[in-house]
Amino acid sequence: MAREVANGENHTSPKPSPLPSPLRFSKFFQSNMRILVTGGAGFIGSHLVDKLMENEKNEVIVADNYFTGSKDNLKKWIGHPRFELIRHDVTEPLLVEVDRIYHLACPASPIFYKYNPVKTIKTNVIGTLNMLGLAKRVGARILLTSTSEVYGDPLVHPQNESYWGNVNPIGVRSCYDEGKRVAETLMFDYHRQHGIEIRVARIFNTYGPRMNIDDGRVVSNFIAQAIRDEPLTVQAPGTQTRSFCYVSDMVDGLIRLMEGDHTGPINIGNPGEFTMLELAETVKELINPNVKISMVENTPDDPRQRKPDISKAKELLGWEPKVKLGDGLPLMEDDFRLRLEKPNKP
Ligand SMILES: NC(=O)c1ccc[n+]([C@@H]2O[C@H](COP(=O)([O-])OP(=O)(O)OC[C@H]3O[C@@H](n4cnc5c(N)ncnc54)[C@H](O)[C@@H]3O)[C@@H](O)[C@H]2O)c1
Ligand SMILES: O=c1ccn([C@@H]2O[C@H](COP(=O)(O)OP(=O)(O)O[C@H]3OC[C@@H](O)[C@H](O)[C@H]3O)[C@@H](O)[C@H]2O)c(=O)[nH]1
Repeated sequence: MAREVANGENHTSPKPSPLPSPLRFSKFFQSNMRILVTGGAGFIGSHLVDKLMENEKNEVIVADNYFTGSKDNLKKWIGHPRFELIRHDVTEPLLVEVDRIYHLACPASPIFYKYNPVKTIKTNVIGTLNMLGLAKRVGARILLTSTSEVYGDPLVHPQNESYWGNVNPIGVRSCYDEGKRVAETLMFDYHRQHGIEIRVARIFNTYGPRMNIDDGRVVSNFIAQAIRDEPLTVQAPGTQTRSFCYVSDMVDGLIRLMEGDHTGPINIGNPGEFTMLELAETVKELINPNVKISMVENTPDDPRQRKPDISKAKELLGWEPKVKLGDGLPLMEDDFRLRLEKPNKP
């Protein structure tokens, strides 16, 4: 018989959820919460691990193939008794006993996800299937980090979760945005068909310390360029917009979603919207007033506008971002200066 999920969202699941480990029901509950973070050696994943490790009742397992992530991002936890790091590609099955799965594994920067598009699709589809299979076997709750890219080049602005998007199915970005759309479909099919407890976050552009210096995304590019005194490369026309969320706000939103009662999808992002020219001017003003801004060619299918409607996150998770762009950029500058060994402003 169909049953409504607790949050009253319009999804029905025909089966009861698979049972979690008997330890969760033991009278003298002593076991820690075991949490798997796929992609935990990456930018958002490593900040999430830091936050989860602050709680002494959590044991964290990271599975990562190090395509865009690095052990360096986790070095403070390596050797910690509540932490384990596994070199693992999520396109292969993984057998671990866990209670929660944060499924982040997937290259996120356009230059990296376009580098091997077939692998990107496999990561999104087979990787998500494998993690759902694991969730089913061990009765874990699973959260997918989906993306604002599921809205494609949006015709509705700002984007709310009921918008179905405007996505090119055969373009150079499709491996990522269509891949994430299939991953969302799989999450809801496993929920309806097998009763898996799911959470789907639609993440909007996120920035902060630990982004790869050569990541290729706009904020990391502009900050590295400003520090190196190289022209800021605004891709034409420069009037396209994005909304930038600081990573600590993002991690807070993801944990609230995981531990709350709502499946989502829920937008998590900062609604402050900037054109890429405005972002370049802001970076110039804050980091290097002498740096030049140059207009360069863009790539196909670049979304022209993006801004999250976060009413659902506010109402259902009690979440909204706290860090403004003008406060977040200098925190990222400090980290980039250290790694680029350029400690002083010009
Ligand atoms: N940062 C953003 O602005 C943003 C926006 C929307 C969605 N997201 C999503 O959040 C997640 C994390 O993004 P990020 O910015 O930290 O990116 P990132 O590239 O820094 O991290 C991704 C991590 O996944 C790992 N990985 C990639 N393919 C893998 C595979 N097949 N098996 C195992 N590990 C694999 C990488 O090595 C890396 O450590 C991704 O799922 C991304 O799609 C990020
Ligand atoms: O040097 C640059 C890089 C990028 N850009 C522009 O900046 C905007 C943002 O580009 P990014 O590469 O940072 O990221 P995008 O918004 O295109 O994609 C991101 O969206 C959300 C996530 O899922 C992913 O992290 C990524 O796909 C684009 O309009 C791009 O044309 C520049 O103007 N200059």
